[in-house]
Amino acid sequence: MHVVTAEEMRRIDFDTIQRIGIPALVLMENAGRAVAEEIIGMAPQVGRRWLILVGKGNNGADGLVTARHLLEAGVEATVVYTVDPASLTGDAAVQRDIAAKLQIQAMRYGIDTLDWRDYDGVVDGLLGTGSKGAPRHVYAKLIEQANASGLPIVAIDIPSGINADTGEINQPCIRATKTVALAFKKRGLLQFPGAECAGEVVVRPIGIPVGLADEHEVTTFELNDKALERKLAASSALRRAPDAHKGTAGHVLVAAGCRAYSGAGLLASTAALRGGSGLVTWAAPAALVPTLVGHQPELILVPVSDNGQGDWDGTSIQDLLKLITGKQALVVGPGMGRWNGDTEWLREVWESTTLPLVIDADALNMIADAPDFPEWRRREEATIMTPHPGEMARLAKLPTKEVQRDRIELTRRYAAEHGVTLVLKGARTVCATSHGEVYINVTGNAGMATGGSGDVLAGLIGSLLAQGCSAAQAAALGVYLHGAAGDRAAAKRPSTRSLIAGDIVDEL
Ligand SMILES: NC(=O)C1=CN([C@@H]2O[C@H](COP(=O)(O)OP(=O)(O)OC[C@H]3O[C@@H](n4cnc5c(N)ncnc54)[C@H](O)[C@@H]3O)[C@@H](O)[C@H]2O)[C@H](O)CC1
Ligand SMILES: [K+]
Repeated sequence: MHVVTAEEMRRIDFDTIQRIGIPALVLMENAGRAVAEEIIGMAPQVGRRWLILVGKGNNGADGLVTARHLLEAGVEATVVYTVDPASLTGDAAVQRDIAAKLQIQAMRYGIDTLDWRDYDGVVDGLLGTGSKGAPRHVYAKLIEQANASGLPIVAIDIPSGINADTGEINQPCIRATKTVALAFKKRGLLQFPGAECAGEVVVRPIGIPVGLADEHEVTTFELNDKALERKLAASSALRRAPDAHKGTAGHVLVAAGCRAYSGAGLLASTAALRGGSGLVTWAAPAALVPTLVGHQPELILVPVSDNGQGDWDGTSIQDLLKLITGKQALVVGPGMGRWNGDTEWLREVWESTTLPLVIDADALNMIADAPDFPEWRRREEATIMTPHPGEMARLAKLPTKEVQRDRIELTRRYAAEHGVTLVLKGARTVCATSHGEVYINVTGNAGMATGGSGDVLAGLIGSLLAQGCSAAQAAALGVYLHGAAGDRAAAKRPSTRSLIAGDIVDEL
């Protein structure tokens, strides 16, 4: 489940070839056979006439190996060279010579006539992890024609045109039906917009002894990024350590909601119940409480003295801090609104409690407005911040599109700098721990971009903290379960558009 950058992949390849001694041609043979096997599985539905687009590097060489294995399986394979085959070097030249000896049908793009109607499917062996910037001339034209052909495209390693590390798209970019990721998923396959060009992503081993070298691989290569898939979410790495239970089912305190946004508090608190906490106390401005009674009888509703308007403005912080006794986690922010002095108010909460803390929504904006946030006490206790891209832009003082450009590195940097666990929401939510581990979520759908969805996540994460999860476990598991619940809710509807946050709570 590790997710790697192009550079990490090159280091692993190099170590496998140079230190362990598995020749590159062996890895390449395994790569090409794996891609061929995926295509052979598709051939009955798609058809048996495949066009293999071959670039000048090892991605293209993989394509030549794929062609050979397809032909052995009785699938027609025709090679299209983007460059003069004579110019190929190294392992690509070796594969070229083998293909020539086997008289594999080959043509030169731009010189021979290529009629896409003669084929059922396309293999993208143009650009892999060696790609830099936008596909140039011949590659660009070939990518545009392949996309326009309407034929299913199987991309080798990554769709040509995406940035393997950030998921940025350099137009034109192959829109793949399926991407066969070699050995590990590349980061760009898990971050939009690259993720939407990848189609179905399958990881195929190519002979790199990952399993055997697990300890070695993590230590030597400092591989810190993992895809949050079912296997990982269910694994011991994210299951609560048995002794963490301490026999408590956990009691969460939620400080949330104001007259304008009382629903946010209800969603966050109810999600905390659904997340498995035994008890959930929702602290809300006093004037609001009478209107909230009975909505969710399982909740403990506690008024915090306010200005009589049902807002947090003028509430007594002592009232809130008194409630902390006997709780195992505190969620602050959903639907709280803003008021004069709110940043100082939050700093006092942040510094005076040692409870595991979830900071969401308006509480994040309070931090974004704090002139001296780096001077706040560096909390050793679990502290999880859950911004959406807009809130992250304010926190990091960057334009939102800059936040989205390289979500993984930005999240990792901010988390390490401030000693917090950071959850950057959005398609493929990124969780980074304060010591540099990153989890990229693969559950969830566009229907979850709906009011209150973030409140549900904050309550759920608080609930997991209260039940003994570490910050990393609570953030990663919370994000995974939140998205999985959203997927279950979406599956029950004709379209994701009608999804509302309460549906996610119901599916938890
Ligand atoms: N041992 C290994 O490393 C293995 C690698 N595998 C496959 O190899 C590719 C990576 O191959 P590499 O030769 O490094 O580069 P590419 O084939 O991805 O790049 C092609 C080539 O094209 C030129 N180029 C780069 N950017 C552009 C651009 N924007 N437009 C046009 N041309 C461009 C540049 O000269 C490159 O050299 C990896 O993805 C795997 O598919 C094996 O699978 C396993 C062993
Ligand atoms: K490719």
